[in-house]
Amino acid sequence: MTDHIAALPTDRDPVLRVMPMPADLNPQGDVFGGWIMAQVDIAGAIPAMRRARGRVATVAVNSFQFKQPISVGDLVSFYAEVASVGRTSVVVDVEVYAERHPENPIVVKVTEARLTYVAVGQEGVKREIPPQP
Ligand SMILES: CC(=O)SCCNC(=O)CCNC(=O)[C@H](O)C(C)(C)COP(=O)(O)OP(=O)(O)OC[C@H]1O[C@@H](n2cnc3c(N)ncnc32)[C@H](O)[C@@H]1OP(=O)(O)O
Repeated sequence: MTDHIAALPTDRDPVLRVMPMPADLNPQGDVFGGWIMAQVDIAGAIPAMRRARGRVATVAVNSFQFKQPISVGDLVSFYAEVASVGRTSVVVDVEVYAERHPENPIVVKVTEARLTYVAVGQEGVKREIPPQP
């Protein structure tokens, strides 16, 4: 199965786009997995907060797959969508793509993840997800 695609998705917009810096590399010279996980958590929280209409806390990383490495100089785009909504929780799917080699560009899907966020109030106590407006 190839993860190389011709272009970024055109049916949705990324919630986050960032270029990793040399400080984000592991000793092998690829981007550190923890950096990717942090960005995925931030990206997933964006649609979760919009759906919950307020603060959320990450309660679980349900799945996380590093499919291809990310290198310094790659432009990394995070696409995040609500997969399901519970009483107090929102499940979000995140897909991550890297645009490599601007002189001869290719797009590679590098990571897929599913995370669960819980709507919380000011005291950090869970609250119900409000109905869709
Ligand atoms: C801002 C940040 O993101 S910080 C990142 C780190 N995250 C945190 O610090 C959060 C720490 N955790 C907490 O504060 C608490 O666990 C809370 C507030 C998130 C949840 O409070 P609890 O009373 O334990 O919640 P409870 O067990 O009832 O579960 C709440 C919801 O999460 C879901 N949930 C809980 N654990 C899991 C899990 N492991 N996987 C999937 N869903 C889960 C439940 O099914 C429930 O969903 P529903 O109401 O839609 O049916």
